[in-house]
Amino acid sequence: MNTRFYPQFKILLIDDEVSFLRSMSLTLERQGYNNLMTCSSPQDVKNIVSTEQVGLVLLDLTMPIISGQELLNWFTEEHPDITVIIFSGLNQIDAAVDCVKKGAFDYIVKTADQEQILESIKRAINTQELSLENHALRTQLLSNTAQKSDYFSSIITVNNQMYSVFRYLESIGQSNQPLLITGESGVGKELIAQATHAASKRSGELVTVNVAGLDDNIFSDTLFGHSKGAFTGADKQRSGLVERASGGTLFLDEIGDLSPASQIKLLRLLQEGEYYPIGSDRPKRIEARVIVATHQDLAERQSEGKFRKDLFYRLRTHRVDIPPLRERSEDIPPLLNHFMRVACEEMGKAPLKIPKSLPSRLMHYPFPGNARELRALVYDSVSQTQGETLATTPFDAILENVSIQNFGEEKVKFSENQPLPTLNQLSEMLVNEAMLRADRNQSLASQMLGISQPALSKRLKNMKEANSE
Ligand SMILES: Nc1ncnc2c1ncn2[C@@H]1O[C@H](COP(=O)(O)OP(=O)(O)OP(=O)(O)O)[C@@H](O)[C@H]1O
Repeated sequence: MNTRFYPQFKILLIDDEVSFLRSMSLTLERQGYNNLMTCSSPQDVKNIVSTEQVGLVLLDLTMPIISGQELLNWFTEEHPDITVIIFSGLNQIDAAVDCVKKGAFDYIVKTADQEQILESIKRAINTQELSLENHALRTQLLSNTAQKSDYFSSIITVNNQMYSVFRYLESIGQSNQPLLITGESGVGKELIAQATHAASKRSGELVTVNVAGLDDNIFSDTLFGHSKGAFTGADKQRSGLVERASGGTLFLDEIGDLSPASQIKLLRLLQEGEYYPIGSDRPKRIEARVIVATHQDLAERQSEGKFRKDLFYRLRTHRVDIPPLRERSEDIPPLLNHFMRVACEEMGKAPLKIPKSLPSRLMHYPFPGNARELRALVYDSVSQTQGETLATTPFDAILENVSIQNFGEEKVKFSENQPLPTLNQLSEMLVNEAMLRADRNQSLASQMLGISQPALSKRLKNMKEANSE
């Protein structure tokens, strides 16, 4: 079995008291922190830091030869990117204030209760993770490489905004923080989740759960599992999908529809990193990265009181919004080609020719169902095609109404201070605009105008005659 180390960086425990190092290591390991290193000779610290990727230091204040104070000074000057928590046997306010002023993250008395100690360590790990991610993000964005890496090769796009999304996702790929993916239905959120899982380089599985419509009991049972006898019919213990995703990614789709009771459980899972299988009073630790997606506006759901504010804020740390296809219409031709090839392969046909005017015609269609709608249309037309060229019947059916639809949605406004154009003038303006958009292709322009091609040709002739008079 693969052992996954958590956190990604080393936690270095420094104390001359070996018994304290041992008991602290045990406590941390029990909490799931297994990327640990101990050091009982302060003179070795500099050597360790130069060879290991240390992110958090738990430092004893009173030690012989080199004091904790001295080491703290060295860390803040030489390694300000490493988070340091001071441990001390003495509860001295002055010393605590002094250490925090010098840059320590926290000052903890060794005899403090365990919960307080663990809480501080958890906060420090969180802060360190975010600062590492910010650093990676900055480097990635500044490198400004517009290509997409192999992780995103299944996502067809030529759009710059999508490339920025990939760069962002790659930089936070190995983060343990949750990721929120938003965007209209069919824009490719699930594909993005799959690519992000690949970019995380986690060896575990990507486990997908659609949480829409799951009542709270089913949600808990599906995710957390149950112990034997937890409820009628639970005749044996069953682990949940959180466990199955260990070392990998748990992808919760349609998170905007999660029931209020399940929202509380998800928040606890993300905040505490723990969950209880149904019927068990022994918490388990989540060892998966969580990705959630929704086509809903979570900010709006939150302001309507349908989505918990604390959960919303917890999920927002890392987020990407995938633009709808109509806002990146340059992606329509390559997607058309891609879906045609995949469909042909699946249906055992040789790749088909795409009619020349089809891509540009489709670029005028708003695609309310986004890439999923385009995919379905292409599959439909590939299955209808008899010859070598892709049949356009399924496309013609949706494109027929394009001009009428757009006209109905957008309000045409005229300035109040100017006289209205006459119907003849308006129709002339429309014809000119359609010919411009269609690159003077009459059959395309006639479709935009909702008239036949001979009717358009006649109008154009009349307009020419009228204008030459
Ligand atoms: N850029 C793309 N490249 C290739 N295929 C894509 C792309 N975008 C979407 N698809 C395909 O379109 C279909 C819908 O994508 P997906 O299921 O990822 O959308 P979604 O945003 O998760 O939708 P929903 O909100 O309804 O769950 C899938 O078959 C997917 O493979």
